[in-house]
Amino acid sequence: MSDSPVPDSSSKGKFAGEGKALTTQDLDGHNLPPSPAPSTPRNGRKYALMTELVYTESNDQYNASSVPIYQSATFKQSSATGGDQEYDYTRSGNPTRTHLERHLAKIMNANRALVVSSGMGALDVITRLLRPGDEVITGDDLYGGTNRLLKYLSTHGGIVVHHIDTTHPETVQAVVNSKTALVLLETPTNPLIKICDIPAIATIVHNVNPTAIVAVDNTMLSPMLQNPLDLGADIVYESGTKYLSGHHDLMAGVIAVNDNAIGERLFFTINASGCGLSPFDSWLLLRGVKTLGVRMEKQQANAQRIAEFLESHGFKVRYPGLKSHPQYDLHWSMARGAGAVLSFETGDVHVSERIVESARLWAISVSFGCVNSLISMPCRMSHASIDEKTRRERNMPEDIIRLCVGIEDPEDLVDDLSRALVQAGAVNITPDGFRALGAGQTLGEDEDQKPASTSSG
Ligand SMILES: Cc1ncc(COP(=O)(O)O)c(C=O)c1O
Ligand SMILES: N[C@@H](CCSC[C@H](N)C(=O)O)C(=O)O
Repeated sequence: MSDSPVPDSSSKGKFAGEGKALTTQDLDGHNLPPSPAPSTPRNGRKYALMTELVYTESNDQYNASSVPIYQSATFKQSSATGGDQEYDYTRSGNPTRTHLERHLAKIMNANRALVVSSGMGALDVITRLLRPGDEVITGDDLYGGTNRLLKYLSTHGGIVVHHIDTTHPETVQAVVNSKTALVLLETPTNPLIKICDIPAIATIVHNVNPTAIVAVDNTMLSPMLQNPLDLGADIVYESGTKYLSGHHDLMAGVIAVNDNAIGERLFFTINASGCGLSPFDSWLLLRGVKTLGVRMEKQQANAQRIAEFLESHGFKVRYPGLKSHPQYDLHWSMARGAGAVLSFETGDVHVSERIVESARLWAISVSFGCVNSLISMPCRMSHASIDEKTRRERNMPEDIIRLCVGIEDPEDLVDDLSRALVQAGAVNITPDGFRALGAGQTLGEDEDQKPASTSSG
């Protein structure tokens, strides 16, 4: 079994179980998406990832099966100098949080993981590595909150931010220089589901500037499906609010690194600023992570079903589980699954609004990665903080609908979506069923194939 991220044909038909073959169909009999490249257990792992998710070693005095919540702000010390005890104050460290961090480091193939109060908190901690005059290179399709924080840093923090089309490594090559301190990638991007070549970009960046940090936001896939540190990234971070926790009952952010010096600098900021995850939320996240594998398996199979359903009815669907995705091969060279977020267009913003508002089972909500399915219009919701002019410059379709697929029965999801499409007037009814209005356009035919222009700010 190779350690290479590139899947070989023998890995097809397996889920992200590091070499453990699973069936090619889910429990509902639907075909699972193409499969993961197994990798050798490492970084302290004894077992396959599915097993490691649930397997935690605890040194609890009562051998509690569930790691206890140490709901204490401070800890009694044995002497005035504190002695050699591990904990003095929860902002600096807490046993429940430490347990979660060690568990996540194992799962993320990292030497160290740190947990903070939200995904944006994680990015904030990472950007505190920057100094005025530093340059950041990032994508032109990014989560709205990420764009907002970077805009703030460029306006008030003396940081130069280049938004470029990071789906083309040569555009990174053209911009990277000795002032580049951070290259920030999402792959797949939220919400246009574009793919960035992490190994190619990391090589380009480190060749030009070995001190530049390549950070990957892995929120859209989770460590179950992609390990950016194994692909050349220096930092991986995620919103734990999404797949890792899986139930929309907490906010959290995770940062993982292999370089201990970077880890220490990140920990300094977390302790100094006080954004470490609370003991209770650490416990909740630990609980959520245990079911990440089974949730992801089901969510992914459902997402594939929905993506195929929409595409077969003529909609332009963005999902890396579909062969029509223009970067399908690149995605599968890095990832072990397609995730459960997809987007599609209708060609008419009012039709899209009507679809979203006609759905019943699909809740109108931001966020994703949860057990229940969500529907949203990114330009009006998750990405509304990006102004309309910038959205236009970055080719973000106003009518785009994002679907975040949960673990429900897939036929209920299809039925509800079909009803919403018909009710919204998004389809032509034909003797054979229905077809999207304005059908016929495929992803490969549009602007996604061309590098977009560079913009700063
Ligand atoms: C891709 C991505 N990264 C980061 C975040 C920020 O995470 P949080 O909401 O936990 O702050 C989000 C969503 O909020 C996201 O979609
Ligand atoms: N009002 C919030 C919107 C959060 S969007 C959450 C998530 N990342 C998503 O993509 O749905 C804000 O302005 O940050």
